[in-house]
Amino acid sequence: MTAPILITGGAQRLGLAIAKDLLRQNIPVIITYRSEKPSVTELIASGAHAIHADFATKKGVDACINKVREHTQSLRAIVHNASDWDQESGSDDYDALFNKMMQVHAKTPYRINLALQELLNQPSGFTDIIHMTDFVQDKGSKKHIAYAASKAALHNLTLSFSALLAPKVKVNSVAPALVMFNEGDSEEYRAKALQKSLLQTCPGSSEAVKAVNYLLNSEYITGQTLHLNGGRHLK
Ligand SMILES: NC(=O)C1=CN([C@@H]2O[C@H](COP(=O)(O)OP(=O)(O)OC[C@H]3O[C@@H](n4cnc5c(N)ncnc54)[C@H](OP(=O)(O)O)[C@@H]3O)[C@@H](O)[C@H]2O)C=CC1
Ligand SMILES: Nc1nc2c(c(=O)[nH]1)N=C([C@H](O)[C@@H](O)CO)CN2
Repeated sequence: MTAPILITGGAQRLGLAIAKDLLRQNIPVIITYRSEKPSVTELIASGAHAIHADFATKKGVDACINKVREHTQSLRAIVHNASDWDQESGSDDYDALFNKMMQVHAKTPYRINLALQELLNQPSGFTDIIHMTDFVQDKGSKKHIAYAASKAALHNLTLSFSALLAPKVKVNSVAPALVMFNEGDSEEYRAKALQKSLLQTCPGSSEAVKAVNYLLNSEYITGQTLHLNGGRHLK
C-alpha cells in the first residue's frame, strides 16, 4: 500500500481537485482544512483523512505536525497548497500582511518539511514535496507585493530542500498563473485576465491535477518549476 499524500488546504479548488484525483487512483490522502466545508465531509466519505489546521500561528503549525505524526509513520508526498491571496490595497497594517503571507507560504512549508522529512521514507522509489508557488515568484506583483515575495521565498525553499533531501526526495514548484477564477470575479476582470496570456484561456483545476501527477511520476525532475501560465511570460 502506498503511503498517504499530505495536501494542505485541500478543502477547495485546486487542493480539492488534487485530493479527489489521488483518491480515484486509490492513493491514500491526508488533507488539512481551515474552514469546515461540505467538501471535507465528502473527502472523508471517500476515504481521506482530514486534519483541521490553521497555519497562521506556530501553535497551529505544531499541532498539524503532531496530528500527521499521530496518523502515519510514512508519507509518499507533501503538497503545500494552502494559501491566501492578499493584496496591499485596503490594508492598514502592512506589517501584519507581510507576516501573514510569509507565515502561510514560506514558514509553514519550511517547518513542515523539516519536521516530517523522515516520514518521506518509502522503502522503494522516490518521494516528493511539491510547492504550489505562482507565476509571480519570478516577476513580482505590484498589487500583491507581500504575496509575491512569499511565493518567491517558497520557490527558494524548493531549491534548498531539493539539495538537502536528494536522492530520496524530489522537490519541485508548480507555478500557476491564471488557472482558476474565483466566484466573485467580474466578467470585466475575467476578460482582462484572459488577455494576459498567449493562450488566453483559464484551464481550471485539471491543469494543476495533471502537473502534480506528472511530478509524482517523474524519475528525473527535482529543483525545478513546472510553469502553468499559458505563455504569459511572453506577452
Ligand atoms: N487559482 C489560481 O488561479 C492560482 C493558484 N495559485 C496557487 O495554487 C494554490 C491553490 O490555489 P487555489 O485553489 O486558488 O487556493 P485557494 O485560494 O482556494 O486556497 C486554498 C486553501 O488554502 C487555505 N488556507 C489559506 N490560509 C490558510 C491558513 N493560514 N491555514 C490553513 N489553510 C489556509 C484556505 O482555507 P479556507 O477555505 O479556510 O479559506 C483554502 O481552502 C495556492 O497556493 C495558490 O496560491 C497560484 C496562481 C494562480
Ligand atoms: N491562494 C490563491 N492564490 C492565488 C489565486 C487564488 O485564487 N488563491 N489566484 C490567483 C490568480 O489567478 C492570478 O494568478 C491571476 O493572475 C493568484 N494566486
